[in-house]
Formats: sequence, structure tokens, C-alpha cells
Amino acid sequence: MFNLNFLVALPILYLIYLISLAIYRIWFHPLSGFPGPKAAAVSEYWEGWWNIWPHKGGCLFELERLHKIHGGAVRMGPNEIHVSDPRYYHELYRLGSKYYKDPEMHKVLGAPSSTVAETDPILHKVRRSALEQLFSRQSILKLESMLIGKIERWSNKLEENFKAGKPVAMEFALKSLTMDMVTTFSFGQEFGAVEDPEFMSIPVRLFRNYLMSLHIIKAFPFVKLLQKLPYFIAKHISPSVEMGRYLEELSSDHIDTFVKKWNNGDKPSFPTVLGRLLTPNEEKGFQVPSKQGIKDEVITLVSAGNDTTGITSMVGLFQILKNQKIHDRLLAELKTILPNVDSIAPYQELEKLPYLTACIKESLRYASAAASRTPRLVPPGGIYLPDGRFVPAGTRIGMAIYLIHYNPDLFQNPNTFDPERWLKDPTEIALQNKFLVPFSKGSRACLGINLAHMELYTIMAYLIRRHDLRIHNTTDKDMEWWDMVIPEFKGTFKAWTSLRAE
Ligand code: HEM
Repeated sequence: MFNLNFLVALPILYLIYLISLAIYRIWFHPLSGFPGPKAAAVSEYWEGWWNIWPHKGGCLFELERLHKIHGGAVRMGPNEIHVSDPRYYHELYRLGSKYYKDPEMHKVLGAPSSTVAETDPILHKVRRSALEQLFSRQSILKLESMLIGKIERWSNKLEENFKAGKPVAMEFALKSLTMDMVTTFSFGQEFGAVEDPEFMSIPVRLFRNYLMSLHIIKAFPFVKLLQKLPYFIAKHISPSVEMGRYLEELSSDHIDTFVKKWNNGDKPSFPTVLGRLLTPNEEKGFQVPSKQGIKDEVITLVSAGNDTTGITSMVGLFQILKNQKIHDRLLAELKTILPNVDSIAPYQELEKLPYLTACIKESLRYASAAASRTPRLVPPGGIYLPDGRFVPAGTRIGMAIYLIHYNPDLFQNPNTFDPERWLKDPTEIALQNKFLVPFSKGSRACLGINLAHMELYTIMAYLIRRHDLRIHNTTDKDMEWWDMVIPEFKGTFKAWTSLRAE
């Protein structure tokens, strides 16, 4: 009898608790003065509602809509504010900032011993400083001939496809190229993604699927446990788990091969992530990580550096091909330093080309490959937003790069791909430069910025110079995207990729 009463009372008590919590969160919580949907004030799952089901990758666009109604700060969770006011961007994301990443949010993402996932500011500094020199401009310049070699082989593959009468899915072709670039830089040896006839190798598909599953993992962290199930069960539950295991083994093999060669004095002729990790530095307090630590670092670097660069070049390329004037002007400029189809020019010369530079900047803005917010925690003592509103300590707060790049007060006609905006009035350009933030800013800004730039310049320059590219059956509608941590495009951008005669 007692048990029965207890069993009936329990759900009722729980319901009362939930209702009280909802009332507190909506009307009495310190963030209750911020506008936003009631559902967001009540539950973290508001984000999942927009990103997972019944909508897909839509939270970013819903935030855009809410900011239009409510202004620069919107409550998007019981303890989270989203800000779109650009005056606050360089306060939130700056060097020496006391806004740290939220461990609760990042612990679900895995690879705990990597620079990307480290939330403790002191440990992060140690990890990051171990890699900083490797990613410096001087070091990245040494990758130039390796990168160009990859582009040449890839360019031959594009031509083979053309001769075989097959248009190429450019997202996968470009991601295969960036995959081979970043894996060679990481492991001293590529994954061979460009060799796949459809450019759909397992690593390329896997990283894309992994990033896209992050919304689900964030909302339902137990999904991560699938990876802990015995392989023979897990592979029947999810193809991603099966591919994940394959990738683990592939990475493990690459690490073993590298270590063996390294210990025998057989070292790559260019800087590599593994080479860096295997070199201790007592002065800086840097020790060689465990094998798991090495794997975490390298896999997250590949993940951070592959899709982002692939997507930026693909989006830029589509826009350039769509607009004959932009394409022809760029080609004419490239011919000034690449007179023949197979000419090579030093990267430092490519960087000096004003129109190519304008096209790269505009691609970074327009693609906004890391579009959504990267939240931080408000430091002790709380902060004041530019409009004077107070946000208490411990609140999660973030700003989406996409909303900065598509803010019409900063970039006129933001929905138009317009390289010209980077060549006009110097005052306007200075403001735009300040708010061109595809790599974020501050202590947690992208470590791979120099590598990403070198990839974007070389890919764009040699691709446009060598190939007479034609868009095949692709419209603006195909290039619309869902925000799945990285953009997932609604259609496929295909192109004919014949080599130019001259
Ligand atoms: C166009 C290409 C790229 C874009 C748009 C991009 C964007 C970003 C952004 C916005 C962040 C900050 C994330 C945050 O605040 O949590 C970031 C971090 C990072 N990126 Fe990139 N990235 C690109 C290419 C690369 C490449 C090529 C690499 C290396 C192979 C790389 C490695 C990293 C790493 C290691 C971090 C974490 C830095 C830290 O937490 O200290 N990225 N990236």
C-alpha cells in the first residue's frame, strides 16, 4: 500500500518540481529580463528542437530571426545568452580574455587531451604553446611544395573525370584534397583520399558525418557511449561507429609507421604535427604525450582543418564560377604570374595579388564555415553588455560568426558575393577587416589560420588557372545549407573540370 502511494506520488512530485523550475526560470531567474522564447528559458532542448528535430540545423537562423525582433541579446537557454551586437565581439573573443570555454559543453565532444577540446585555460596554454611554432607562418611556408604536389595530382584526377565524361562533386573533391593536405601535415603521410574515384573515401565521409552528429551528441551525451560498445554490436547500430573504428585503426597505423621511421632517423622534409609531438621541450615543460594523447591531438586537428577549408573553397568557387565577370578578372590577374597552364609561382607572390586576395577574403566571409556560436562562460563578477545590461557570472554567452559576417551595418548587401568590397573605400575596408572573423579571435582563435590561408590561395589560384570549370546542374537552392556545426548543403555542386589548353 505504502509502495503504491509512493509510486503514484513520485511522478506527481516530479511534475511539481518541473513546473516550479519552469516558473523560476521564466520569471525569477537572473536572466529573466532578457527577451527570447519561453521554451528556451525553460529548457536546453530548445536548441535541439531547432537543430535536430523537428527542424534540422536551424537554430542559427532562428537566432537571426529573434535578433531582428529583440535586438542584440537573446536568451537561448535557461543559462545562455546569444549576442549579435558587433561592439561586443572583440570583448568576448580576445587575447587574455577571462571568458573560458564551458567544460560541461565540451566534455561530450571527446578527445579530451587535445588543444581544441581543452577547457582549462592553463592546460590549454601549455598544449597550444607546444604547437604554436609549428603553425607559425615561417613553419607553414615550408609546406608549400608538398601542398602544390597534392594539387597537381588532384588536378590530374579532375581531368581524368572530365575525360571519362563525369562531372565532379566539388564538395567531396575539395575535401579530399584538403584531407590529403592536412593528413600529410599531421602524419607525414596522407590518407589517400584523392585516390577514391568518387572522392568519397571513408575519412572524408566520416569527418563530415562526425561533425554533423555533434548536435545530437551535445543534446544527448549518452549517444557517445555507442562507441564503447563491442565492435560487433556497434557496427550494426551505426555505420558511423564502424567507420570511426576504421579511422582509429588507420590513424594508429599511421602513427606507428611514423614513430618507427622517426626513431630510425627517417624524418619528413617538411614540418609535421607528429614530429612536433614526438619532440620534447624541457624548457617549455612539454613532454611527449601518450599514444592516446597523440591520437586525440592529431585526429582533432584533421577534423578542425579539413571540412572548414574544403567548404570555404567550394563556396567561393561556386560564386566565382557563377559570376563570369569575377571569374574572368581573377583569371586575368592569375595569368600575370602564372603565364602557362602548368606555371608555378611562389606563395608569397600569390598572396600579393589584390583580386585573388579579395576573392579569398570574400569566400571566408560568405562561407562562414564555422558559422555558429562558440560559447564561453561569463567570468566572476559578471559583465555589462554594450547596451548596459548586466549578465551574471557563470552565464553561457556566445556570438555566431555568421551573424557578424551577414550584418548589413558591417558588410553592405551581405548576401551578395562581392570581392570588390575588399578593394573600395579604405575606411570601409578597415571596418570590414576588423569584423572579418572566420577564424574567431583571441586565445582560442584558430591555430590553423596560416595553413588555411596557404591552402585557400594555392587551391583557388591553380584550380582557376588550370581548369576551364563549368557549373553542372547546380542552382543557388542547392547551395543553401543547414547549420550542422559545419554547413550541410541541401544539394550537390557539380562541375565539369577540363584542363585549359593554354
Ligand atoms: C577556412 C578554414 C578554417 C576556419 C574557417 C576555421 C575556423 C576556426 C574557428 C572559428 C575556431 C575557433 C573555435 C572556438 O572558438 O571554439 C578554430 C579553432 C581551431 N582551428 Fe580552425 N579553421 C580553419 C582551418 C583550420 C586548419 C587548417 C587547422 C589545422 C589543421 C585548424 C585548427 C584549429 C585548431 C587546433 C583550433 C583550436 C584552437 C584552440 O582552441 O586553441 N583550423 N578554427
